[in-house]
Amino acid sequence: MIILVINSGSSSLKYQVREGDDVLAEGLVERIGEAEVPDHAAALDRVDGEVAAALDGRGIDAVGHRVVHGGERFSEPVLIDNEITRAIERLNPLAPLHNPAAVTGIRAITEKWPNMPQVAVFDTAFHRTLPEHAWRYAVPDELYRKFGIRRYGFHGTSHAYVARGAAELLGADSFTGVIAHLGNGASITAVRDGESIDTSMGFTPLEGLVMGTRSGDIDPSILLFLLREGYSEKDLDTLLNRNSGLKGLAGTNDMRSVAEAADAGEHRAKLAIEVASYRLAKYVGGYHVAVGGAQALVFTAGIGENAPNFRTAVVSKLGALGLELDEEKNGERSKQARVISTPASAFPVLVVPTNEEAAIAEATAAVVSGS
Ligand SMILES: Nc1ncnc2c1ncn2[C@@H]1O[C@H](COP(=O)(O)OP(=O)(O)O)[C@@H](O)[C@H]1O
Ligand SMILES: CC(=O)OP(=O)(O)O
Ligand SMILES: [Mg+2]
Repeated sequence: MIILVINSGSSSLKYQVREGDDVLAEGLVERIGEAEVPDHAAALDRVDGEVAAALDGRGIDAVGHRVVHGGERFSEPVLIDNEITRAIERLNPLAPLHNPAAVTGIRAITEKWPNMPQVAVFDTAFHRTLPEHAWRYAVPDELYRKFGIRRYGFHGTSHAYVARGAAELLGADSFTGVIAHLGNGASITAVRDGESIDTSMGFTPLEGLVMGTRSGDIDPSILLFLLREGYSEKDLDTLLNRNSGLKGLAGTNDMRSVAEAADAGEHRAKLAIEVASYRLAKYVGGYHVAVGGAQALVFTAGIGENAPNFRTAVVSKLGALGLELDEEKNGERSKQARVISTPASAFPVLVVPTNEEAAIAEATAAVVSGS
């Protein structure tokens, strides 16, 4: 079965055409919204051309979409129809950087290929196992009943895929431990016996760790204070979702540039790494407790897989847990799942590359073939 996987971001569209484990084509359309690529429909026209060239006459059998927010309704991948698309659209306000783009992608495919089976794979689905004490905020119950205000959690497709990879690497039946997905967005998940039991992103993908452009945890009173100072709702959204995190502290959201600037001795870049790694280390300690003792700490995604200095900054703050990196293994460039701690480490530290596209393609094929 040939599957087109679409990962629609706020200003980019990543795609892969897969047949099982084979990647037949892949690409990235960036800067959607600017003159050359005015919208997601234009981006898909580009993808269509590239895909047709790669497939050489063969057709796509199904399309799998990454959908970031599935609310409380979606606990597994679903075949998309108009009603499902509208349900996803109703969740747009809860993932303003992500869901609207997915909806546009779904509609653009429907227009282009009306009979194409399309499947939505939700970031939130893996976290549907969170116990109520983990997903509740300490606010009046009415807010949950009226608005669905609760912790949902994101990056679930990645956390689930990496949990399986970690169990495999450890030779365990299922994984119990802590997974740090550190990309542009970043989140950490406590996994017990293969199930998510806590996670750092909440009602929206803004809570938790320091991210590329997002603040993660802050005192909510800061918002009230800024509102009183004359900031609009839109100003606050832009401030916290687009201009904070590494970008707010160091001036750029790209960890490669932050790391270079830190190496060159720039204070604000060093500070950004300290703030981000300190926050992450505290979460690791908390989630080690949540899972009742981790089997392993796992790093994944762009930063987790490729930034050894950031991993060192995190693990060096976890001496109290008895963690110790093998700096030679940590520094190796590899695309393989591997152990990067010393034998003396209280539990292993792993790097397990994520692959959201492979997981989405697999889920899409399963839904379409009805298995
Ligand atoms: N070699 C590297 N060293 C340090 N950081 C890296 C490296 N490669 C990628 N990154 C960082 O990974 C992040 C992007 O991660 P990625 O998982 O691709 O994000 P997303 O899928 O959310 O766009 C960026 O901050 C980027 O700088
Ligand atoms: C949910 C989320 O933050 O996704 P991304 O990391 O792709 O922005
Ligand atoms: Mg990502």
